[in-house]
Amino acid sequence: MNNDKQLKNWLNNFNLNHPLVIAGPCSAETEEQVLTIAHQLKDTDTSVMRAGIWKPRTRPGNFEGVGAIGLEWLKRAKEETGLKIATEVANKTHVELALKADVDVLWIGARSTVSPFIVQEIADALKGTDKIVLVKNPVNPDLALWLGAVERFYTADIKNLGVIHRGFSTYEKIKYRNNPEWQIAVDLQSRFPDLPLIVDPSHIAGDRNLVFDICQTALDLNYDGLMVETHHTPDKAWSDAAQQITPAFLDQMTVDLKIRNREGEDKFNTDIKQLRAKIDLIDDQILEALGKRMKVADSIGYLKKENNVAILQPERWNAILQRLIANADENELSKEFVIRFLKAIHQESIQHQHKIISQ
Ligand SMILES: O=C(O)C(=O)C[C@]1(C(=O)O)C=C[C@@H](O)C=C1
Repeated sequence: MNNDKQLKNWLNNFNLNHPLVIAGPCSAETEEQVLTIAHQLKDTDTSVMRAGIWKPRTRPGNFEGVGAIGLEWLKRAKEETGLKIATEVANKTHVELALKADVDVLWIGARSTVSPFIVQEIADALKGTDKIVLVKNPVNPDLALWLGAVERFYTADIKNLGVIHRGFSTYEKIKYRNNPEWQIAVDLQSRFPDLPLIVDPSHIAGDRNLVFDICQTALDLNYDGLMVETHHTPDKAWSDAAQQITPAFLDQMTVDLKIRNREGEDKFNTDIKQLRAKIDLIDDQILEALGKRMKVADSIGYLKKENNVAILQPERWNAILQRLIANADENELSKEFVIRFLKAIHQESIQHQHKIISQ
């Protein structure tokens, strides 16, 4: 699969002067809930209403979706509001039912994208469809696996394709439910600039208070759309209550978000904003990594205290310096810079350990 301007056709056909907005509840719960939300979304920037019908959860025993009856409710929502409708499909049967219900947009969930077997089954069932198919990133941070799934759909002659960035699972405690790892989506965008890229801030965040900032970062990085979980009474939602926002909040959000022009009158300003947004992301990653390194140095500090060992370990320090100086070239960095940078880190590490030892 190669990049091709045509990949954007389906998105251009929406004829929007703002990013595509897909919104709706995490799960369809009742007919009344689906219709209430649909009517509240009708007068926002939303073009497509989403709702999960089949909801395999991390652990069994929770609400697992209403099943096929939910498709009838979505159909009614479409008839009454004119919104297009979207749902997740995770196997051949889901695809058959969704196509029968004339669902406009089908998305592949992160837990399906990880499995080439299931992706192939879904692609075969969708073969040749003119429906829009959006592929969420796999749960693990693996760009090849994500692109591999997109290629399976492309090869099955599905040309209205796009991707959804919903973040990546992590065992570490971070402020997000799923680590965004923006760099992966940026890499995907560099390889396929015309493949529509949509952010799912709700699953990245896991917390409605973080949704706005994630949307803004995505727009700064040139994303084409937002897929936001939206519920008329979010706290009472049957699934993912903490991350859903109301349609009114979404409406205000789309007013407050700064939309960056892809090719504004001032190309320089557009380009520099995007590059600076990338630098901000990388700076965040550097700082986060340095914080992690200091935590490890702290653990060594406690170990040294217990065993009455000196803080400064010249042999180890020299080994670190030599190893990384040898890698300077490969990373297109000057040796001088690498030495200065490492010295500053080492000094901070020693200060941390000094504090610990003298407690
Ligand atoms: O390896 C150690 O003993 C450490 O305490 C870590 C560390 C470092 O930050 O890399 C800090 C101080 C020592 O001089 C050597 C290395």
